[in-house]
Amino acid sequence: TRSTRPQRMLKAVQKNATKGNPKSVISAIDYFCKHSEWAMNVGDEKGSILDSVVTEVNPSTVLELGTYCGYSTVRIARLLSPGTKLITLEFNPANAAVAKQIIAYAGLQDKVILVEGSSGDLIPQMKERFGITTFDFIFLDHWKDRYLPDIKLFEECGLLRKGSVLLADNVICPGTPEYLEYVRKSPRYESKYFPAHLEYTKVEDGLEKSVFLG
Ligand SMILES: COCc1ccccc1-c1cc(O)c2[nH]cnc(=O)c2c1
Ligand SMILES: [Mg+2]
Repeated sequence: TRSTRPQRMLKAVQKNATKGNPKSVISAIDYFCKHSEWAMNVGDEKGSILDSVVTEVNPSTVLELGTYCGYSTVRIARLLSPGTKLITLEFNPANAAVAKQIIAYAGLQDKVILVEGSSGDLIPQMKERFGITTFDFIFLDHWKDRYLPDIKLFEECGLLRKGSVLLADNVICPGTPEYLEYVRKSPRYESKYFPAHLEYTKVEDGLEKSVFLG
């Protein structure tokens, strides 16, 4: 049967990237998306902003919502201090299977805990399953309608501390208006918008960085 786009992306990584070299994996995926098939990775323009925020925060505890094929997982994991792991949640088993192989091809499997399931179910399990007290950095890149309920879940589960940084993709396209209103109006967050474009296109999009004030 016909392969899927994530499977074709994995093939492109195995063909064009160097095993154990995260930078070459990132480049191979970006090349595939620019010249073969568009795919919903955060991409190189927004990815550079993601890199700068991760580097600034230098987190010890990291959560990613929405693994997809592992592109942003690789971008984040390559920047983490030795011994630091990131937890990434993916709802779609087929995507998770591809992501696992792309993360391993980059040589970052020891820095990543990939969990299959829905964020709504898994967020309340973070403390008991992974011994997390609070997250230093959270990247929201899953389903736009889950951004607001999930940030409220983080608060209710006591997973945020003074200074926790949340970075949200796609706040313009596809758009998360209710989430934006919440973080920009709430006195408990200091929010900042980083303008960019929808991955591999000229369509406006951007990242919203929100710091929890406690
Ligand atoms: C399936 O829609 C793909 C699409 C189509 C048009 C515009 C934007 C998107 C898009 C872009 C992204 O970075 C995304 N990131 C995470 N979860 C998404 O659903 C998502 C969707
Ligand atoms: Mg996205």
